[in-house]
Amino acid sequence: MISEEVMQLVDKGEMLPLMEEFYTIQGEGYHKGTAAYFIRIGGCDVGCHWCDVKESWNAGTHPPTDIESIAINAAKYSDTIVVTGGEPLTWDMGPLTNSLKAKNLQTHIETSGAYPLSGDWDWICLSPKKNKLPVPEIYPQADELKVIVYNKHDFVFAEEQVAKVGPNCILYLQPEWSVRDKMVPLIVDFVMQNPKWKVSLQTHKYLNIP
Ligand SMILES: C[S@@+](CC[C@H](N)C(=O)[O-])C[C@H]1O[C@@H](n2cnc3c(N)ncnc32)[C@H](O)[C@@H]1O
Ligand SMILES: Nc1nc2[nH]cc(C(=O)O)c2c(=O)[nH]1
Ligand code: SF4
Ligand SMILES: [Mg+2]
Repeated sequence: MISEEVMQLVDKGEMLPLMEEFYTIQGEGYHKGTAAYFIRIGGCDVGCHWCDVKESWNAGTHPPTDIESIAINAAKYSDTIVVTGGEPLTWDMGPLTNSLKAKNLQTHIETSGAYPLSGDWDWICLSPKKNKLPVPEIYPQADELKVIVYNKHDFVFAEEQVAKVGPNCILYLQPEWSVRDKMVPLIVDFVMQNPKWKVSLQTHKYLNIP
């Protein structure tokens, strides 16, 4: 049983349901290849059928954890912290990012944008999902747009999404892992025809690292 007091701290973002944390190499998108410490926060109701971390969805299975201790620990490993999930914007990210910034750490987020933006971010990776679209005000804040390609319609979806981001946003198409052999050739053709897009691969899965 989680006490009323802990629930209130989670509501305020002073405690967060921590699923796991690990020091690794950012595998995806603009910062791929860069060492970073990952903080994976539980809780997501977006429901992507191909999600590669479904164990994250139920916040109740991940212990509410004090954000200051998360930040103190993260600072031991890296200057660059990637907050992911689950859907981190389920929660108020203000206290966690304030604590990370107070330690001079770079704050990056991986988000579907399904909930309003909270927190102070140096890099926002927006990965929109058809079943729960991003809130409109998040699009101009995105530093990179990373659309997952599971089928051909996702190219249409990707072009719809690009109309909403800012002019400097970097555009990525990333194959859904289970269909990568089928979709990679289509992504390669699409990017050559539409060179404003770039290819992103989940390079950590090829490297067999977390
Ligand atoms: C697990 S999600 C967590 C953050 C947030 N909920 C989101 O979806 O952006 C982290 C990143 O992995 C991507 N992703 C999840 N499952 C994937 C899969 N099976 N293949 C390729 N990318 C995937 C997501 O689109 C997102 O960019
Ligand atoms: N190495 C590595 N890079 C990643 N980039 C985004 C990830 C995520 O799950 O959010 C991820 C991840 O889980 N591992
Ligand atoms: S939004 Fe992210 S964490 Fe949630 S189901 Fe989709 S990929 Fe998984
Ligand atoms: Mg991942």
